Amino acid sequence: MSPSLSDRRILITGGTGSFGQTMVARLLDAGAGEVRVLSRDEAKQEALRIRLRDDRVRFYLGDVRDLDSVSKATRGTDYVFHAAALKQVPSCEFFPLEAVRTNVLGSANVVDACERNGVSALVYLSTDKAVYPINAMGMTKALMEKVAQAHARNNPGARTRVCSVRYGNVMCSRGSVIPLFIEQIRNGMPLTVTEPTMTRFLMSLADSVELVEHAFSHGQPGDIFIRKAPACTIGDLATALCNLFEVPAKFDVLGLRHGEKLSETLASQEELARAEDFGDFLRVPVDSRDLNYSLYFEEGDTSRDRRLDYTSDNTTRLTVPEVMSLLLTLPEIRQHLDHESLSVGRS
Ligand SMILES: O=c1ccn([C@@H]2O[C@H](COP(=O)(O)OP(=O)(O)O[C@H]3O[C@H](CO)[C@@H](O)[C@H](O)[C@H]3O)[C@@H](O)[C@H]2O)c(=O)[nH]1
Repeated sequence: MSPSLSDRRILITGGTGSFGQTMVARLLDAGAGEVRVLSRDEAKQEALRIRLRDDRVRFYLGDVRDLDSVSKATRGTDYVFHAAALKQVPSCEFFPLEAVRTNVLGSANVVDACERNGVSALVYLSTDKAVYPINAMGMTKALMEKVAQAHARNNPGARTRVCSVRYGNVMCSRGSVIPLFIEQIRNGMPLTVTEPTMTRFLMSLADSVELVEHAFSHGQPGDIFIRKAPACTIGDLATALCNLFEVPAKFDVLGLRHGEKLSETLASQEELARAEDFGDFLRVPVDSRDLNYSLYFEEGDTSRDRRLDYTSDNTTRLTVPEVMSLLLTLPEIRQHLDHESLSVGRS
């Protein structure tokens, strides 16, 4: 990962989450001088402290909603990765203002604290749900991306270079559907499938970290980096897991949850028209025209592009055997399967 990390101080907000923990380990391996974790839950911090046992890791209790706590954690750092967020679609539907406080105002606090403290690079973690958002989680993440872009556009001499990354569902992340389905399989229950034809992008935790590293190394102020990914239907995902665990595929079809879409969009056609293609990644630069309306009138955007949005319906669609192969590449799935075969061996 460049720029160089040796002897650098890096802060990860939400550092005890699935992404955060992976990133902490990567940064330590890459020779970071100090890795700070800012999060709200002292028990999760203690568990991570015990697991890592590395005195380069420092823990800050606090909340991104509180500028003072972000400011203290940010002081003296070189780089910040902002992963703290309210991420569950259904709960944000019931408490949208909580999502505004954490995902929008909290993210604004993070960029303010970085700018005040002279942090040189900041990466915001966003989601496909921020494109054409229909739920509070996606809407607040879309606004978070706008906060990053506005910071870049309004502050040409900014001390902090801020960019965002956007990706789809991370397989096996905490609280997501794959661990839930595995739990149901273990308990001999039918899988609670919301809608079998619904599609989602599939990404590994390692892919998400790689995208963040790419943004960190190559991002210009206000850029959004998007990870391309294959997708599958939730029915095929559930079938693939049942096949791997060698149980019959039995589903309880529940119907869509609050705020859910049948498919997700990673990049809109307007963004694709401006995007630069890096193979596995897309870079969408900020629209840097200024707020001078007379100029807009004379210099509006006349480019036309009729390409389609990039969605979980029109990306590469994985079949059940392909989903099984992909799942088998994940350490979490292999651990579960090893554990399963050990228990069968014992019984
Ligand atoms: O009991 C369940 C729960 C979920 N699903 C479906 O499984 C898919 C994935 O659900 P889940 O793992 O809960 O993820 P999402 O609601 O898609 O949201 C996740 O993926 C986003 C990226 O799209 C992240 O931004 C969010 O933080 C993360 O929670 C969806 O189609 C759900 O309808 C089921 O079929 N049965």
